Amino acid sequence: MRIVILDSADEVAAYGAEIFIRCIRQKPAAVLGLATGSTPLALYRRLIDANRDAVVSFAKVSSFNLDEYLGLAGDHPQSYRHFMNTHLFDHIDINPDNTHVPPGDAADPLQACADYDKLITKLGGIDIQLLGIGRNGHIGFNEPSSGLQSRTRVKTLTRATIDDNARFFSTQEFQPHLSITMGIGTILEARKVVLLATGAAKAGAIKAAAEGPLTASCPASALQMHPDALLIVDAAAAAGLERKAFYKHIERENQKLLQSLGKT
Ligand SMILES: N[C@@H]1[C@@H](O)[C@H](O)[C@@H](COP(=O)(O)O)O[C@@H]1O
Repeated sequence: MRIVILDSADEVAAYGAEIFIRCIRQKPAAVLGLATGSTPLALYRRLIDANRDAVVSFAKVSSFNLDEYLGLAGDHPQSYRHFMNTHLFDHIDINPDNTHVPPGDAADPLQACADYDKLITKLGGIDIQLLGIGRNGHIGFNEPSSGLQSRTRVKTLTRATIDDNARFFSTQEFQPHLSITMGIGTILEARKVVLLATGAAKAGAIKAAAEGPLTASCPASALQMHPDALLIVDAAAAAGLERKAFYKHIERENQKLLQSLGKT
C-alpha cells in the first residue's frame, strides 16, 4: 500500500486526477470504477477540465459506480446515478451507455447484484477503482462487519447514514434504508485502487485502514491485501498516521527511481 501525503485537498484532487488521466491515455478503452460523496468532486472537476482541453478523451471509456440507494430510480435527485450525471457524465465525452451504476429500481435487486459483477467481468474487469472512505472506514456501502471477500450485494445502511441523508428527503417521501454496493471482494479485483481522503474527520479511518489490523471492523483495511493500492490524503486526514515520515521518504525514493529510469 502506497500512501501519498499532500498539503491540501486541492493537491489530493490534482494528484488523483493525474493518475486517472494517465491511465486513460495509456488505455483509451479503460474501465473505471467510480465513487460518489464529496471527496471525489474536485477530482471530477479536473477530469472535466482535462476533457474540455482535449488532454484526455472518455469516448472509449466504460465506468462502474460503487453503489446506489435501493428504491431510488436513476432520475431521483438523491440517486447516485443523478449525482454522477450531474457531477461528471453530463460534462465529458463518455458514452452514457458505457456508464454503469447499480440499478436502484431493479425489480429483482438480488439478480441485479449478480448481473453487475458479471458485467464487470464481461468488460475485462476494472482497471482503476476510485474510492472515498467513510468516517467508520466503510468503502462504498460496505459498513463495518462486511465480509472482506464479499460480492456486489444489497446492504443495510447504518442509522448514521440514514440520519445524515434525512435532510435530502421530505417527511412524506420514501427514504432508502438499503443500498446495492460493490462488495469488498469485487473492489479488490480492480487492477489498481486509488482511495482519496481529506479532512480531520477521516484521520481515524485512514489510520485504521493503513496502520491497523486487517479486520472487517474497518472495511478499508482490506486494501492492505491489494497489490496496487494507493492512498492519497491531505495533512489533516494523515494526522493519525505514525509512519508519516517513512511514507514521505518512500515517495521521494520512488520518484528518484522513476527519474533514473526516465519514467516520471
Ligand atoms: N457510499 C458513499 C461512499 O462511497 C463514500 O466514500 C462515503 C464518504 O463520502 P465523503 O467523500 O462525502 O466523505 O459516503 C458514502 O457512504
